[in-house]
Amino acid sequence: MTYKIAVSGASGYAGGEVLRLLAGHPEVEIGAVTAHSSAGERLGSLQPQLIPLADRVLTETTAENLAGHDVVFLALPHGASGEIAAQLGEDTIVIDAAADHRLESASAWEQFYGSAHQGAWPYGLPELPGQRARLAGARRIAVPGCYPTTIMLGLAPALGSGLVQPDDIVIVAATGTSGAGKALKPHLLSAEVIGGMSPYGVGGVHRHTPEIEQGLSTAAGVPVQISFTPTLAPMSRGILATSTAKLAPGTTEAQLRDAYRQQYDAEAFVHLLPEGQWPSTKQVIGSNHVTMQLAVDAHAGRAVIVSAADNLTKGTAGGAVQSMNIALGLDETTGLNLLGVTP
Ligand SMILES: NC(=O)C1=CN([C@@H]2O[C@H](COP(=O)(O)OP(=O)(O)OC[C@H]3O[C@@H](n4cnc5c(N)ncnc54)[C@H](OP(=O)(O)O)[C@@H]3O)[C@@H](O)[C@H]2O)C=CC1
Ligand SMILES: CC(=O)N[C@@H](CCC(=O)OP(=O)(O)O)C(=O)O
Repeated sequence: MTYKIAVSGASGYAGGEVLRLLAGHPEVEIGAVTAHSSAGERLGSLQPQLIPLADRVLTETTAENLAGHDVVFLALPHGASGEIAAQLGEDTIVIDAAADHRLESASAWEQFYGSAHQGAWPYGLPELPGQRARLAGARRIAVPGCYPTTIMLGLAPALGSGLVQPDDIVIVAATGTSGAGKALKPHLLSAEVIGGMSPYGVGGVHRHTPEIEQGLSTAAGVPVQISFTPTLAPMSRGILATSTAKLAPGTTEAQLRDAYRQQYDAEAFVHLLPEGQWPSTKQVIGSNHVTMQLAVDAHAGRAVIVSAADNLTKGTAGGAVQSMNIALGLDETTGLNLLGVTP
């Protein structure tokens, strides 16, 4: 069977990446490609890498244009995404890359997003304990944020096994600038970004904080509290997250490694690297893979976990396609058999 897919936000970074992956997916046919200010333009003029789709014309993002598809991917700013999602029928699977339906807590949503909570959908991170079963047959899927994907996968086994303490976790992560989307922003001009690194969202205010705590609390079975500091790196794609957590008394590195192997050995896309080998964004760029490595810092009594992912692939579009595959009952890896682009 071939599934008919619509992609809204097709002029943006996330929508473009969804289309790049779907162009190589054997079970789908691409239907409507929709946008906002660029409706009416050729897709190829905005996404020149999408060569086989270059002559498609972008249409307005309306419920009418998105009707009649088996699956609709939404890659729009949050708010706009929730609005159009509410108009789509249950006959269509909706996979939303925006944040609108990620958080279960209405108060956390209101605090970090400042608008009315729309409710939570099944969360598209199958490698987190319990999530894969919720995605099978799902009609609505909330795609995780790119930092949450990279960070939660890095910390979940340590927390789930009780080998680190849930209330002393510090995360510093660097991201490429595509994480901020295509719209012009002064702090992302090349003169500001090239040749330097800078923090942003400092002091526990980044909106991914409650999302990371939500997923990790489920993994740990107890409330998890984090301190998260994002930084901007002079690269277009990629996230490198360094997470450290206070070790539970007596924890050894061998025990930690066992916990990671147990959770990830059977996973196609999540990898604890061989000892001595460390993650780098270049290993994963353009792929749906997440790589990680850990060490015990005996001096500080902390576990140190470094994880890497491509914010646009596993961090958005690849994770979204993986979740679609699960929802449709396809092999989870279909269309995602891509390795990192390096050097
Ligand atoms: N970039 C990333 O790494 C990640 C992004 N996401 C999420 O994915 C979504 C898209 O992000 P990204 O692709 O980076 O953003 P971009 O700014 O690159 O693209 C935004 C897209 O949304 C369209 N759009 C803008 N405003 C509206 C509106 N009011 N109504 C309908 N469509 C609109 C734009 O159309 P046009 O250009 O025609 O105006 C464009 O196609 C966001 O919710 C983002 O948070 C999630 C994880 C990671
Ligand atoms: C560089 C940069 O600005 N990155 C974005 C990451 C966006 C993302 O993952 O997406 P959601 O907005 O869908 O949660 C940020 O920090 O907000």
